[in-house]
This record gives sequence, C-alpha cells and structure tokens, in this order.
Amino acid sequence: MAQPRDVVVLGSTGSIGTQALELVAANPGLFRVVGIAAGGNDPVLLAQQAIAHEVEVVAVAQATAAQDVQLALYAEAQRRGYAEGQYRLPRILAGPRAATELAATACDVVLNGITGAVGLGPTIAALEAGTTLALANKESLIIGGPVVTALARPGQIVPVDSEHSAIAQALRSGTAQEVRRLVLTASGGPFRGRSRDELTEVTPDQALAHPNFAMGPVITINSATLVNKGLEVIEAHLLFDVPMERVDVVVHPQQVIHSMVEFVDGSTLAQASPPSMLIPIALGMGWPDRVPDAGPGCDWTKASQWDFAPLDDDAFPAVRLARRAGSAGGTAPAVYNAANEVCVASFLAGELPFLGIVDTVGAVLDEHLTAARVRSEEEPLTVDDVLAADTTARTRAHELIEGRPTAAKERR
Ligand SMILES: NC(=O)C1=CN([C@@H]2O[C@H](COP(=O)(O)OP(=O)(O)OC[C@H]3O[C@@H](n4cnc5c(N)ncnc54)[C@H](OP(=O)(O)O)[C@@H]3O)[C@@H](O)[C@H]2O)C=CC1
Ligand SMILES: CC(=O)[C@@H](O)[C@H](O)COP(=O)(O)O
Ligand SMILES: [Mn+2]
Repeated sequence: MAQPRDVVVLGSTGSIGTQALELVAANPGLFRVVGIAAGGNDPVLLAQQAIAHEVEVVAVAQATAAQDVQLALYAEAQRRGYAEGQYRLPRILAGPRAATELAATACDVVLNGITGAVGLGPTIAALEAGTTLALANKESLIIGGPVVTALARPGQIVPVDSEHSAIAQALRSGTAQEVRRLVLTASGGPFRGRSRDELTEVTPDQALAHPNFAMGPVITINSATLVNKGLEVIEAHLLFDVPMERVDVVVHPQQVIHSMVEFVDGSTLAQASPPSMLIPIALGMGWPDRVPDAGPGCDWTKASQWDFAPLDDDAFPAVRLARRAGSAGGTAPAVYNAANEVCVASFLAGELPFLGIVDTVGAVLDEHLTAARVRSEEEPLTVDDVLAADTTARTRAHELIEGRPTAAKERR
C-alpha cells in the first residue's frame, strides 16, 4: 500500500471495532481512521478513540448520547493537555441514520462492525458510494441478500467473518468453477456434545462463555445456539455464489482451521491460524495485501491436535432452519435473523429459556413461509420488503415469547 488507507470504523467500541483500531494504531503507515460510529452506550470510550485517532467525524446512533460524547471529547482533550486551537474536535453526527451517513462519506474502506440488522443501511451506503466494504456485519448481507449483492461490484465486499475470510484466502488463485464445496468450521459453542435435554436449564452466563473467542453478546449467544453457523451458511452462499447444498458445516472445536474449500479434483485448501480476529480484520482493511504480523501464527514446534466431527442437527437445529430460510430466499432470511435478535435479547434478559430461542425462530419462520406469497423471478426484493419483514418478525417473536412462561417460572 503506497499511502495509508482512509478507514471508517462502524461499531468502533465493540469487539471488532476495538481490534480494528488496535491494528490501525500498530500500522500507521497502512491505515488512518477518518470516522468512527457506535450506538452510544460508551460515550467516554468513543471520545477517547476519536481523539487518539484524530478522526474527523464521530457518529452516534442514540441522539440522546450526542451531548455525552461532546462532553467526553472536551474532557479527553483536556486530560491530554491540549491547548485551545491545538486540535480540532471531530464533527458529531447523531441519530439512527448517523452510521449510514458516515458510511456514505468519501474514504477507502468502510469496516462494518455493527451488530444486527441495523447494519443494513450502512452496508448499502458504503456500496452505493463505491467504497470497499470490509464486512463483519454478516446480518446486513444475509437479510439484504440480492439487494446487497446487486449493489456490489466484484471484490467490493471483503469478508471479515473468520470463516469467510478463510474461504476468500483459499479461493485467491482459484475460480468458482473449480469449487466442489465450501466447508465452514464451527466451534460447536460452549454446549458442544450435549443432547437437547441437556440444554433445558442452561443460563445466559454459561451461554456467554465461548470456548475460543471474546465477542459481543449477540454473536456469542448465536454461537451457542449454532444460529451463527446458520447465518454463515447463507453468508457463504451469497458471498461466493455457491449453492447452499454445497456449503457444509463441520465441528472443529479448536478453531485453528477457519474454513476450507474442496475443489473438483478432491483437493482441499484450508486456512489455519490460532483463533483471533486480528488477521481477518487486517485483511478486510488491507485486501488484497496482508498486514505483517497482524495476528498470531501456528506454533508448529508444539504437539497439537485438530478434531473434526459432524454437527448434531437434532440438539442444534439452527443450521437446518437457516438452510430452509436461505433456500426460500426473499424475505425469509430477514425473518430468521429478526426473530433471532428478539429471542437473544429475551434470553439474555431471563425471559426465554435457551431452547426457546431456536424454537421461537422456527415458529416465526414457519408462519412466514406458510403465509408468504411466492415471489416471482421478475419481482425483485426491495429494501422496504426486507424492513417490513424484519418488523413483522420482531412483533411475532415478541408475541410468541410473551405467550410463554418466563425462564424463571419454568425453572420453579
Ligand atoms: N466479535 C467477533 O469476533 C466477530 C464478530 N462478527 C460480527 O461482527 C459484528 C460486530 O460484532 P461484535 O464486535 O462482536 O459486537 P459488539 O456487540 O462487541 O459491538 C457492536 C458495536 O456496534 C455498535 N452499534 C450498535 N448499534 C449501532 C448503530 N445503530 N449504529 C452504530 N453503531 C452501533 C455498538 O455500540 P454500542 O455498544 O454503543 O451500542 C458496538 O460498538 C456482528 O455482526 C458479528 O456477528 C463476525 C465474526 C467475529
Ligand atoms: C470468529 C468468528 O468468525 C465467529 O463467527 C466465530 O467463528 C464463532 O464461532 P462459532 O460460531 O463456530 O462458535
Ligand atoms: Mn464466524
């Protein structure tokens, strides 16, 4: 890279965002952060990041947090002993569309590290602006489906999700015609090996204990239910244009192999590195260039073991369900995702048992697939369709959850 790339980091205070900022700080010759966005839960961290990276714009989704960010910016500038005029404080964008507005501004790369369907607007804005999109926010691609893929020129979306980064790396010198199947690895989550009956009583704290990665709460619960892997099957299909029947999942508890591509001659290429998001994030921002020493490499001097096992679809039906949503297409993936987001929040609030998450997602999806009119090929999906399906699925998930006993009541 001749000049540092200008990067906008959306979700800067989260797990992906903070690691991205670490990488930028360690590689000032490669990257420069020009804008950051967050929800507004941690205005102090947001202000510290803004001043440390001398960003031009800070976007905050909760309009009520804008004043806190402003005050935290003054406080941080003062703490650093900046004299008046020595440093220009960043511009603040506030409100639900702030991240979308920031994603549309001129820069080289937008890293979308927001959690959830709310990442759709910024994903679309970055693609429409012609900017490279380093995509951690898998939800926006999955729910937007053809709306998002149609906006992207070849190579404009660089996957940051570790499995998809692995596949993109394995495909670097190959062609789509050479691919027999994609194989996504799955940790199996903290409850790997348990039967459905053994999942009845599990608590949010137990579900939040991912075996290998420190991630935000939503994706961590999604890993425990295997919804994350279900979403990733649809994501792989959309990113690499491989039919979902040829996207497999294998449980690999060590998560050193991040995924694999099997080619038509029987050869398999896998990408290996100890579990860390630093390499996929660095590749996302620097693609196609690698960032030297971005993350830890394998230590081949020590004995180690890699295990692989089939997924137990009966205990963890979320991947099977995602395949149904992905095959139905249209707004079904948005329904799967939206119902899941509601259920995860309810589970974390102690209002829904663990098994209720995927059971409720299944019920909402079933109703949707029964009621949905079959969309003809000539009738393209629109963003409004996606947003309407998202809203309806959330309402329905809430209704179903409210109709059932709470987790606390069930345990009594
Ligand atoms: N963490 C990981 O290792 C991996 C994550 N991913 C994906 O990356 C995405 C981010 O995950 P992760 O970093 O773990 O999540 P976190 O919960 O740690 O962080 C989410 C970030 O998004 C911000 N945010 C939430 N709503 C908005 C909004 N409306 N506008 C702007 N920012 C917003 C949050 O700010 P605030 O807290 O203030 O609301 C926070 O900074 C998810 O899609 C996840 O599936 C994929 C692979 C690995
Ligand atoms: C790091 C990453 O990409 C996550 O999506 C992670 O892979 C979760 O792993 P499991 O969902 O397999 O537990
Ligand atoms: Mn992943």
